[in-house]
Amino acid sequence: MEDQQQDTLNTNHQQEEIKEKHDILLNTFLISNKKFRVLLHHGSLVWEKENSKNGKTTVPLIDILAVRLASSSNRNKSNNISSSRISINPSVSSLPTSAVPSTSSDTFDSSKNYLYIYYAKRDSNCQRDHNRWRKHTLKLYNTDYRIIQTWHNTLADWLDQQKRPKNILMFVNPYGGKRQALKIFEKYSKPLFQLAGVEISCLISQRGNQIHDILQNNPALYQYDAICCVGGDGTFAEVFNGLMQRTLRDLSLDPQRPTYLPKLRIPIGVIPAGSTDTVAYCLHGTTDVKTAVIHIILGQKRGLDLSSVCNHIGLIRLYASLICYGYLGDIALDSEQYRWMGPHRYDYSGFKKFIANRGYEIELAFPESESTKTQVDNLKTNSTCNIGCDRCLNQSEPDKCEQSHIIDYSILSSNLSSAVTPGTLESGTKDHQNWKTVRGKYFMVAGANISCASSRSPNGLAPFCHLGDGHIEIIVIRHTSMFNLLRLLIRLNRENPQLDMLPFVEIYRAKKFLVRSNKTANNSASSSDLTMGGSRQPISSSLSKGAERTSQWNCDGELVFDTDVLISSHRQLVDVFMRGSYPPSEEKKSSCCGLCGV
Ligand SMILES: Nc1ncnc2c1ncn2[C@@H]1O[C@H](COP(=O)(O)OP(=O)(O)OP(=O)(O)O)[C@@H](O)[C@H]1O
Repeated sequence: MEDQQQDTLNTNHQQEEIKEKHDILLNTFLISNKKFRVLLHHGSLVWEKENSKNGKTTVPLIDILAVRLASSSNRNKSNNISSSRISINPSVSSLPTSAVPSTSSDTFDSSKNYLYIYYAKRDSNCQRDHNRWRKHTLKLYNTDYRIIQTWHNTLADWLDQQKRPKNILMFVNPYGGKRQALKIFEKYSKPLFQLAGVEISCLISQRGNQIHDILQNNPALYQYDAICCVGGDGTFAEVFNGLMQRTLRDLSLDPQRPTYLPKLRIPIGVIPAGSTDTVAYCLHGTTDVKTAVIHIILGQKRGLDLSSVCNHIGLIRLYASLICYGYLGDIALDSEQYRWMGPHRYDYSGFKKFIANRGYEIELAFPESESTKTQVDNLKTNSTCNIGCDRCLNQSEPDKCEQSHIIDYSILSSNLSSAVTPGTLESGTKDHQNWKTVRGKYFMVAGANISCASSRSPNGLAPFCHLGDGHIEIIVIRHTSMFNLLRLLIRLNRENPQLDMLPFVEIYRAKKFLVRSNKTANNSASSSDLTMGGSRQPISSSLSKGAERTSQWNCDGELVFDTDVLISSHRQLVDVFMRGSYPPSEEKKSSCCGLCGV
């Protein structure tokens, strides 16, 4: 939070400096053989046709990706596109090391005095995807080379002063999604990073959990400005879980049973290449690859909540999108054997597990004060989490942010069922709050850390869940008639599921909640095997017959068999590169044909 505040202050300060120093840089240039007045003013670049009041274009300097001189590619370091380094660790994988040729729009006319300004702009008029960002090029010509150089130096100096990531450790998961991650990196990500002069050290994972292991042992980790991954939600989860283990160790905190979770020191970027890409969609409002890359290059960050899953022994793992027990947990286990089907494996397993679901006996408890249904109703009026979200950016409560990083294991030893009067949990816990208990036979219980929106379900399972407000939305679906469950299934497959409209669905908000399955004792998997410090359980290696008798937690695509767990949200535990999604505009002015998604 402090870093974010500092970043904002720095950006404001730098924009002020630009205002003072260059208030005003104004010259006439030729753009496509027409005379334009170009102005650098108040942190923005503005150009308009001479003798015309129409057609003025404004680009904030914070959206400039790169600036290059055409006439002397050796005069300035930022001219040299091929200086970008793509270094490969041969012990892990190999990538073609040749520099990627620049795209046609990057081609210089080196005989003339041209200045190329590359900037990012959102395609707000694109009906198909209004959150999509694209690179654009402004090519300025002036006969006086000194003018070109002054503009170049001013913009290049400004870019140099920005706190943007210049040295990134990139993990590529070639296994997830449609197995296109390498192609996505080569074709769409690398050229943009090279254009912006970002150095990338790229590692291709060769097995599950390798990224987690590398992050724990890499001695040069802190030399990087950012860690990025090309993959799905599971790959992102490996990155932040690995980073957390590393941070705990570096701070001499107990990695098995930490009493608090420190904020991760290195920001993370997510380039979508998985099956669902929920996290990328929630950050940017799209799973468009170039948009994700552009936001990494522009370097704007926001704090993202992470939720911890703990048992009585310690911390099992952290998750960023969703944890669920019952129906979606069953699908996670079953669908892994059909990975060859791609995303359709979820439909197939979903149908199987829907028919087989007989309900699971579960008890849930959460602090009453912060978990009323009314709060969820109120939250709806506060709307969804978009760009500049007040709820997440609320800077007035930094202490609460820190407080939420504490894990109170003593809550786990409180007896949920026997020594407790129905409806409340004994006030033996350290936070001295009244806890509400819910128990019964459930089709599914889920804890959403974010809205879980995706291109398939643009509003998500928990549309009013925020990225950085330190709350989890608990979705409780009672086991009911087949007819009702069919209604649920239809809604789950809708663009806007609106689960709260169903009478057998309850939604609560809380900072933490406690879960116990009555059949925990029957479960064949030992909880002590599953702590973060010990072996974690990727789905593929944990198919177990015994697990059919109960369900299991699907935690960001990883299985957790322990059902006696405490789940807590930790506010803005990690910074991620993002600006947030834009709500759909009321009026669609454009004539976009919807086919422009390239
Ligand atoms: N080379 C590899 N071989 C096998 N598994 C890998 C490899 N690299 C990473 N993994 C594992 O692949 C799993 C799936 O990756 P990921 O979650 O990114 O894709 P996905 O499941 O298709 O996408 P999503 O989670 O968005 O639905 C992760 O749990 C990760 O640990």
